[in-house]
Amino acid sequence: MHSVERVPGRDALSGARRVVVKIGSALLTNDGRGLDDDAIGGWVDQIAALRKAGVEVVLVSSGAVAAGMVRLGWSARPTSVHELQAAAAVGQNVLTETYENHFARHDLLTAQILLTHDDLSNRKRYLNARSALSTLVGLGVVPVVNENDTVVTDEIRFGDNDTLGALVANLLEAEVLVILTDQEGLFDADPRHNAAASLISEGRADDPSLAAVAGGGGSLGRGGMATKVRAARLAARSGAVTVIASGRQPSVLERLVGGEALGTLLTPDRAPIAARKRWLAGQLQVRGTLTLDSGAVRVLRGSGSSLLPVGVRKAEGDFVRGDMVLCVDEQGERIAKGLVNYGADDARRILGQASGRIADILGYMEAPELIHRDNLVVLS
Ligand SMILES: Nc1ncnc2c1ncn2[C@@H]1O[C@H](COP(=O)(O)OP(=O)(O)O)[C@@H](O)[C@H]1O
Ligand SMILES: N[C@@H](CCC(=O)OP(=O)(O)O)C(=O)O
Repeated sequence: MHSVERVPGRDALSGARRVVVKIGSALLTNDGRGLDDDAIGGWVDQIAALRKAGVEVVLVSSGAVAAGMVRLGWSARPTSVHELQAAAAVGQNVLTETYENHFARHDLLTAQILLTHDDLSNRKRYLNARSALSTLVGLGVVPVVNENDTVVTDEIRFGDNDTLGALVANLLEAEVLVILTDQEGLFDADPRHNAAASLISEGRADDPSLAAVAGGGGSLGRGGMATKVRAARLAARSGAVTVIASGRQPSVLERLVGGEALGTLLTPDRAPIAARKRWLAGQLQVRGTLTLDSGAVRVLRGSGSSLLPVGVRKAEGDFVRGDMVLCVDEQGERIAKGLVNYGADDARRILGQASGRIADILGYMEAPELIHRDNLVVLS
């Protein structure tokens, strides 16, 4: 019997297995005077406590441009793209070093991951980023993610790290995205300009009225609340809840995971598995077709298993690893769609074979399955 998943609420925080924490520029920098080392040490202590409690944490940290400006002796934020990229390149080193030193106090390793839009929209790179990040967290390493500012151009920029945080939450199927900023959460008006503004403690991520109250950011940060609300909507696609909270609240992360109602909670309208499958089914172009034998059709439909090469008769199309392919039965009826682990040529070479033979045939093995069940949607 399939269990019915509940749509998550604040309880997702106390039961979380994997959490993405985003720390914004507004918090990380001392009024633009470089990184706030003490504050960073405090968040690292909290993340280390979560790791000790068995929660996997991926950090998305801004601050490269601000740190680079200080190291280069620049007092004003440059306006030219090349200078911003130069500042980010210098500052990213400072950022990495700062995190590494603080995590070392807890005997934790960090890894620097710089991502661009292409890395998450190109299917092959998406799967590669996903397996590298999952491997790192599985090894107990805390990945520190930022946008690869030095190589991005305006058209493909995330710009704000809120969006990047949400996409990382989708990528890793984190249950929770915590966005730490310089305000207690989302208010019904920008509290910097309206002293009477009050905190919204809970809402639905897709509620259009939230976008209306969320304004732009301060001079250091970029997106303001508007990008945070949008990030919550993106995170909800894979069923994650988002909390927007103040990074200045003492022990904010531990208190949130402990169940305390801090900040603004924005909830998805679907449970994680249903949300992810809907997202997979909806967004991708189909690049090829796999014809399954009757045994494979039965296990896909019956038990939601992964698709192994042994149950595939034919592979048509010119797809690469990470592309979406359609699975049909021998009569051509549509059975499932999913992200394929092998490109068309290699897939054709392993059809009908036991997974244990993949390495012998191809000289490498990416995965034992042709499509992993997490990346597969059975069509009804
Ligand atoms: N409705 C709102 N509630 C809270 N803050 C808001 C709202 N609208 C706009 N803001 C502004 O968003 C800022 C936080 O965003 P930003 O400066 O981009 O920070 P970060 O660098 O952490 O992403 C707040 O300082 C606040 O002035
Ligand atoms: N990638 C940039 C950060 C972008 C940024 O400031 O984002 P945000 O913290 O969301 O306002 C940097 O490291 O300077």
